[in-house]
Amino acid sequence: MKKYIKQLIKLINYERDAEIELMTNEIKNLSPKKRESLGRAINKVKGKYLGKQLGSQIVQFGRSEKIETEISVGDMVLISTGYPLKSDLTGTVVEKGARFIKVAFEKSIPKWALKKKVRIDLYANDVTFRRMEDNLLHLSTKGKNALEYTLKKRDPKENKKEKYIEFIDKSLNNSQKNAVKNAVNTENFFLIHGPFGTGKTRTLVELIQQEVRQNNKVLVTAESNSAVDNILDRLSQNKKLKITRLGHPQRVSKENIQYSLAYKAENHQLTSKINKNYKRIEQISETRDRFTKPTPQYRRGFSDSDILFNASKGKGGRGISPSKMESMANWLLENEKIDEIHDKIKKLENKIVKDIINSSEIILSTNSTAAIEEIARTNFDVVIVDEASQATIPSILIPLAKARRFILAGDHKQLPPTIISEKAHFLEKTLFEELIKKYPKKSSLLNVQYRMNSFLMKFPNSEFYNGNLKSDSSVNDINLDEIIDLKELTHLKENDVEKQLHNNLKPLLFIDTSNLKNNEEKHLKDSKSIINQSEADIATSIAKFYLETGIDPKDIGIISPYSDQVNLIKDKIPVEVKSVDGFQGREKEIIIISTVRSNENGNIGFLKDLRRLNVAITRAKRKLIVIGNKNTLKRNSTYSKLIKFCAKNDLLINFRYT
Ligand SMILES: Nc1ncnc2c1ncn2[C@@H]1O[C@H](COP(=O)(O)OP(=O)(O)OP(=O)(O)O)[C@@H](O)[C@H]1O
Repeated sequence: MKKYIKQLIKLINYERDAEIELMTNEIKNLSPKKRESLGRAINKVKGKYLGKQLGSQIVQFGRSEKIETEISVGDMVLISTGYPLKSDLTGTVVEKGARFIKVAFEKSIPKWALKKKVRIDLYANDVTFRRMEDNLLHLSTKGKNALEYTLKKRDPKENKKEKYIEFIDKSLNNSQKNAVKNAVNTENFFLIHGPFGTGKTRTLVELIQQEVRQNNKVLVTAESNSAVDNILDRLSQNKKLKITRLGHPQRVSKENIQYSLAYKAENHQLTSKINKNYKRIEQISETRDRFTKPTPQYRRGFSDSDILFNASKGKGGRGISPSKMESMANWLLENEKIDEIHDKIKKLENKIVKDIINSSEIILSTNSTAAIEEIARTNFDVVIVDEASQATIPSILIPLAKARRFILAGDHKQLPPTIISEKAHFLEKTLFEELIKKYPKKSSLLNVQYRMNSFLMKFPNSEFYNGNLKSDSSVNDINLDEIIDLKELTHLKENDVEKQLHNNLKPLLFIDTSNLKNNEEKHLKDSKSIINQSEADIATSIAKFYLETGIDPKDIGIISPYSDQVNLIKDKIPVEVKSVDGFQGREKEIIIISTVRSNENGNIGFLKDLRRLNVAITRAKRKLIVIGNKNTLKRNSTYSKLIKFCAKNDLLINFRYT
């Protein structure tokens, strides 16, 4: 166990180094313009100080040119003029508009940041790594237990007796109810396996409330802030619950700010007392500053007690006059009063935090923030973790170290956490996956999906979920007719590709590009990523067709596993274009996938990770279009099955330019 923990610490250090190296190299090697086009920098903005908000200083950076960026609310950014790596001014993004971005700072803001030509860069965050390492170094018995289950060094005991549960959300389906029942009754841990669109969040919201009914204090976490807010959005509909959301108030969504610890603290009854004390400090400071501050230059080696002693005797010394000595002593006495008030303030602040945490039934935070001092000594009866299949073991151990019982929700058939370092790939293994493989009986599958047309579910269901999923009647037959302007289609002929793009009997289409002459994969200079121009053109023209038929751009998504291909398509069409990771946990009415790979030897690179395929093909609700070179992809058995499935159902289009 000790060895295992040591190994984990080594791996997080590799990953931290890799993340920082990647960022520094990019800043060094790419022009500011290029980095902006990748969405990781914003150039030539002007800063304007807006004032204080929840303890942070807010600056708005803006310009007349539109800002299009991947940098989003909650991200840490580096502010600079000229060369970013020389600056150490970092802040957190609070708000994003079309032509501005607001950033919150913890420390005072230098004048240069409020001028023109400021540059903002997305920044790697070191705090998370430090928290993981610290937690591992001092792992609690509870955390060790979780690891022992994972390593099969300890077996979970069977449950004793069943608790009676009256469901709050009456419309939960049976598999959801089952999951809640099993989770509430577990003495140690339970796993909720929730594939795409199966109501994981809804199930967790019921579970959390049931735990509260059992008088349990609940810690709820997820890897991302958006998942935490998603749960909070739904939990907060029950006004009786006492909820506190931890985390930097700037990272909490606006609607949920009232639940944040910082907001609650600011509005706590004792806060007025603190403010009075600060006023008192101001007054005393004024008095104090009328006296001489005993700086090294004035005190000439005398200690504080020497100064006080000499002054009490009316003496000077070492060339200091008696009156100067007395003035320094007065300064010290006044300053002591200030220190005492500061101590008082600290105690009051601690009392406020303790008060808020103790009176909360539910504490919500990200895995990383669960490490903060404010809940270090809180006793939780249970911890519930969402997105558990996207958290590394060092990360999930932060919340798991806080309660004996734990419930994890996730889907190990979708993408694991992203790890950059070649040497740290082991971190992709998640606790959720290890446990569900070792203790399948300690898991429940949510088996009804509410996202997609039942035909679209067929292939992923049989390939990744042993055919155990069903689709709910509300989505069984959903199709494009409800969102498309049918008038725009009347001129189309039966054999037109466009006709197929609408055909409701064909929710899935595979567009084969193997017969296209110029269809080839290519590396851009100095890039490991790949592009495929023909596929980019096809994806763009399909998206254009849908836009012309009146479909809202928000309802269309283009996915490509390769970042250069994403960038190539992004500039051409006003719909969301992202990598597979960028779409995990999300959905669109129509999804177009560009698989990119096109080569003779069947090399499909990281498409081989079938979890990537699963995520990509399960985002669409009504129509899914996969563009790819059949001959390259079919060398892989699963892709080959997908192509055969399409061929069998007459969904394969052999694409040629007309
Ligand atoms: N029992 C149910 N009855 C009706 N609709 C449901 C039920 N459970 C979930 N849904 C609907 O299914 C959709 C997905 O639910 P939810 O957001 O809870 O799922 P999720 O599993 O967290 O999603 P994801 O796939 O992104 O992880 C929502 O629109 C939700 O209202």
